[in-house]
Amino acid sequence: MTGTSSQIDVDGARIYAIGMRTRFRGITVREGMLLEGPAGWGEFCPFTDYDDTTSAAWLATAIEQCTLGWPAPVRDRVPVNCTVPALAPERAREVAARSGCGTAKVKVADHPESLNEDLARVEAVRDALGPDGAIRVDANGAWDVDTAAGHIRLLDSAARGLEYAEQPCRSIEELAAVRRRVEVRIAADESIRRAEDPLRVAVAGAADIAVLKCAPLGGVRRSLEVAEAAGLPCVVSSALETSVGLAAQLALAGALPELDFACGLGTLSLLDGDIAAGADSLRVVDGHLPVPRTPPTPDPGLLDTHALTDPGRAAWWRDRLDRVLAVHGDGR
Ligand SMILES: O=C(O)CCC(=O)c1ccccc1C(=O)O
Ligand SMILES: [Mg+2]
Repeated sequence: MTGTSSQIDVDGARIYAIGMRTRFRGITVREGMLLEGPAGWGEFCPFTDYDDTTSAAWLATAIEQCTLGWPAPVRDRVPVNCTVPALAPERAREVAARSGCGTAKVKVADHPESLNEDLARVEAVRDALGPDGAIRVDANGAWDVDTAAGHIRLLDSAARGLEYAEQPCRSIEELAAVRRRVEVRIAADESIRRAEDPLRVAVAGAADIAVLKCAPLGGVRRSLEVAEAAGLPCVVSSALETSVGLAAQLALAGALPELDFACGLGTLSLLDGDIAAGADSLRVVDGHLPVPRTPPTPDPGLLDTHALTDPGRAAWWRDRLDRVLAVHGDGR
């Protein structure tokens, strides 16, 4: 059951462009579309370099949200990590200290010579969180096996204990090899993008933890199936959505039968604005985010404030939506 695209208001879709406070994943402006259906609004925001087939899963997530809504949650709030981009130590310390979160995810391996900066960054974050905080690092697949084994050990000492290392290398085989060589737990993120992937990860012994993002997996229901297939503790992590799309990720985090780790969903603070207002805006309070029961409604004023105005970019997004709807194809 995925809902059908014939129920969404394609002509009424709104396009936004919101600046990033710090460059993240090479992105300085986040763009996406908001779609309305009978159950509310959904967000379609695949990164601009993604092809139409990859983007179809993101569309399925938006369609699920605005036509069906989500399965009932088993918890009403979710602990989240603060996300520390590849910043200088002083700024990293500030981000962690101000977040109110007991867990921080620190981006590392931003460039090939980053080791000393990475070590200084995790030290600064430990300083901010104190001894009871949890620190995880994310290398986004940047290292080979030897580099990963060496750097993870050094980062583990500098952090005075890492909770886990996320996607140290690109392939599942490399993750498995690193996992055999270090004591630190390994989390798979980019290795889990399609429904077939989690089983491969588990079978290969490649990870201790599965990072799930409902947008690339095709929705909350689909992600819950993936979690079951993985048979690993799961962490839900954002794709830098506004509160409309974050709500789906929180619905997933809220519905997972077990949740042993903080989720990477405190990312609204990386954006220079939101599309939802008031209680609908998913800002972190006391290190937690609420699990919404229904999709947030965009604020009309904020839709105008953040409207993507460049006619060429707007046409590109409308065209993209048409193409991806055709790929998604459910009898529309
Ligand atoms: O998990 C988090 O703390 C924030 C989300 C995040 O890091 C992320 C956001 C967009 C694209 C990729 C990633 C990633 O986990 O690598
Ligand atoms: Mg990651």
